[in-house]
Amino acid sequence: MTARIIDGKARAAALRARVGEQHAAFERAAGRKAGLAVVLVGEDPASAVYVRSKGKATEAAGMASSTHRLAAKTSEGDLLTLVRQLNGDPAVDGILVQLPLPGHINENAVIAAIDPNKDVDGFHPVNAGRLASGLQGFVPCTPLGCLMLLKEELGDLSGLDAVVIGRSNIVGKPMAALLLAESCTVTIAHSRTRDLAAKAAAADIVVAAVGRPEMIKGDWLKPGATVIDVGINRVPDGEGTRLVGDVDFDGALSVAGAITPVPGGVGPMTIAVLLRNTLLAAHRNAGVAYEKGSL
Ligand SMILES: Nc1nc(=O)c2c([nH]1)NC[C@@H]1CN(c3ccc(C(=O)N[C@@H](CCC(=O)O)C(=O)O)cc3)C=[N+]21
Ligand SMILES: [Mg+2]
Repeated sequence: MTARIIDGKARAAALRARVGEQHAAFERAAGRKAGLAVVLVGEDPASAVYVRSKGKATEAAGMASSTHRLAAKTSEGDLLTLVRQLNGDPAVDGILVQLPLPGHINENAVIAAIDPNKDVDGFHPVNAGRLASGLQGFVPCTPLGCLMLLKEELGDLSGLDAVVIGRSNIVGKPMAALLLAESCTVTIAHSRTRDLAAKAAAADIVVAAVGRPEMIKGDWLKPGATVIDVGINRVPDGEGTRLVGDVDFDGALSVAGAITPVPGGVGPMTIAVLLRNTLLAAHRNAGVAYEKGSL
C-alpha cells in the first residue's frame, strides 16, 4: 500500500480562491477592503520570507496588507504602542505579530495587547478560551488548516482515535480542542510521553507538531492512518539544506493511508487560513453578515 499524498498546496490555493471571491462580495457590501497588518520585529531571514509571502497572498486575495518592520532592538513598550495603534485603526481588521519575538520582549504581554476581535492568529487567551469553551472566536491558522485537510480527506471524524504529538499553545493544544469538538477521542502526547510509538500505533489520525526532524517513524503507525505533519525543519543536505517534517515521510508512505508532505502540506494551508480569518474579522468588524459555515 502506498499512502495518498495530501496536496496542501492545491487545497490552500482553492481556499485562497474562495476567500478572494468572498472578499469581493465583502468589498461590495462594506465599501472597503479587509485589512491585515503584519508586524515583524528583527531581521530573522525565515521570518522575513514568511512575512513577505503573507503580504503577497493577502494582496492576491484583493485585501489590503500593511507590514510594519521594526528593528530587533525595539523596546517592548514601542511594540505595545504600535499594537494599540493598530487596535484603534478602523482600516485594520486583523493583526499578526510574527513570532518568535526577540528575547527581551515578553511575547505573552504582546499577544495579550492585541484586540481579541483582531487576533487573526487566535493566540490571545480570550480566543484560546473561546475555542476551549466551544464559543465563536478566532482559531489558530495552522491547526484549523490541519482540520480542514483532515475533513476533506476523511469526512466525518467522529469516533476516530487521534493523537496530537506536541502541546504548544500555537498548534498542539488548539489542534486537540478542534479534534475533540469533532468528536474524536484525543490523546495529547509530548516529549515526556512514555512509549510514544504505542500511542501512535493506536491512532487513526496522527498530527505531528514536535519540531524534531523525522522523529515519527513509519513502523509506529497504524496501517491506513491519516498523518498530518506540521513540522518544518531545515536540515543539512550535501552542500545546502532541505526541509523535512516531524515524520519520516519515506518510512510512513508504505504504512499510512494518507500523509501531508513537507513542504507543500500544512505550511501553505496556514497562510490560506490566515486570509480566511482576516475576512471573518472584517465581516464581524464591519457588521457585514456572512453565510454560516461559508468562511
Ligand atoms: N504570529 C505568527 N503566526 C504564524 O502563523 C507564524 C508565526 N507567527 N511565526 C512563524 C510561523 C511559521 N509559519 C509558516 C507559514 C507558512 C509556511 C509555508 O507556507 N511553508 C511552505 C514553504 C516552506 C519553505 O519553503 O520555507 C511549505 O511548507 O510548503 C511555513 C510556516 C507561520 N508562522
Ligand atoms: Mg514538547
